[in-house]
Amino acid sequence: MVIPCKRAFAAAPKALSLYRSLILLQPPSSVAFRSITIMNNRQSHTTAAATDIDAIFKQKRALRSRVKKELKNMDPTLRSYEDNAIQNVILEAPWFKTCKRLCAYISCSALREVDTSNILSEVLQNPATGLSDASLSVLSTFELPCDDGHSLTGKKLYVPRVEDRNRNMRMVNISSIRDMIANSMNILEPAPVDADGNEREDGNSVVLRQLCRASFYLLKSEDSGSGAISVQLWQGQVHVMQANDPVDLLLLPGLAFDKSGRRLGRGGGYYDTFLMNYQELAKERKWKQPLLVALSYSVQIMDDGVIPVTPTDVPVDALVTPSGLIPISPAAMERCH
Ligand SMILES: Nc1nc2c(c(=O)[nH]1)N(C=O)[C@@H](CNc1ccc(C(=O)N[C@@H](CCC(=O)O)C(=O)O)cc1)CN2
Ligand SMILES: Nc1ncnc2c1ncn2[C@@H]1O[C@H](COP(=O)(O)OP(=O)(O)OP(=O)(O)O)[C@@H](O)[C@H]1O
Repeated sequence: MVIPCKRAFAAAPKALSLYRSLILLQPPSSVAFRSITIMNNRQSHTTAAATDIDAIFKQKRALRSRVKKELKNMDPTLRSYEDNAIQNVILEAPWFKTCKRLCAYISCSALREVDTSNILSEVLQNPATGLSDASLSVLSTFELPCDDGHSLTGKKLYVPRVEDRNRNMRMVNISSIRDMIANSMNILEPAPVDADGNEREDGNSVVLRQLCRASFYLLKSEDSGSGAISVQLWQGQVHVMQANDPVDLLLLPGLAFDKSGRRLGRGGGYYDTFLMNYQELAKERKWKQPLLVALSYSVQIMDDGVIPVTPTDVPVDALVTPSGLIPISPAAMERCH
């Protein structure tokens, strides 16, 4: 087991709030003439911070290229061995067996991502009943788990769908692989209508409005019937996901990871934005936060300090590698022993 690096977890929220305040705290238009010196100081700090951030993004791009090359050169036999080993670790894990709702990516071989097909097949072959948590808790009095630890009620599976090029990604519930079509990036994702021809989207939403600081709006909408939950940032409406109940587990892709929970994605910001929105929603609804588990080939695990981080990067709770699980956060230590 790896000793957790508390620094990545302790530092991230602080850095995030500093970054947010840089974006959100704009001087009011009625600012007095006297305060111009202070404003200039603030502007020079902002410029310095922007330069630092640019340098970090450059480092991220360099690391992405390096890892992509290594993945391209990976021996196919080793890749296949690692794909199976990683998926078997997950399929055998108690935190996977007991989870009721999970988000997982549909692996793309052209992107040389860790394969998730065995996991997806397993979940889709053993679907959830569609009953709510409340009904399940009544039924659970009569329900016995199978010998292998699987719940008889199965799992609900959510997979990502990119909504636009502006970091908006939604997790959509699927019950069949027939529900998928290839998107413009050649990644399979849920079609706008399901296999039975039914629209996935829900219509009328009640809007709960929350004003966060000057000129920044976070709007949440929900439809209690369908469970559609959405978050609107600025002008664009973003559906986070359709769920009345919390997700317990997220299986994450990425290009590079380290044992303190750092994760380097493909540079779209889709996962970090989704995770931030979902975590905020879970906090508001007093839901338990889901376990964030990244799947990593051996060559994708970096030494500490190699992965550059920016304030919006969300750390993962655990890594699954071909040699097993590496729990990182206190939540992972608690759930994954
Ligand atoms: N399987 C899978 N599904 C996913 C993601 C993912 O990483 N993997 N995403 C995670 O966000 C979202 C889609 N985002 C993506 C972002 C970039 C690329 C991509 O092909 N990037 C190229 C570089 C493109 C460029 O630099 O212009 C690459 O990585 O080689 C693919 C998906 C949602 N679905
Ligand atoms: N929560 C967020 N709010 C605003 N901007 C964000 C957020 N998360 C990421 N971004 C922006 O998205 C862009 C890509 O970020 P970054 O390079 O960290 O993505 P990544 O981690 O590689 O991708 P992903 O999260 O999709 O795996 C950056 O411009 C970053 O500032």
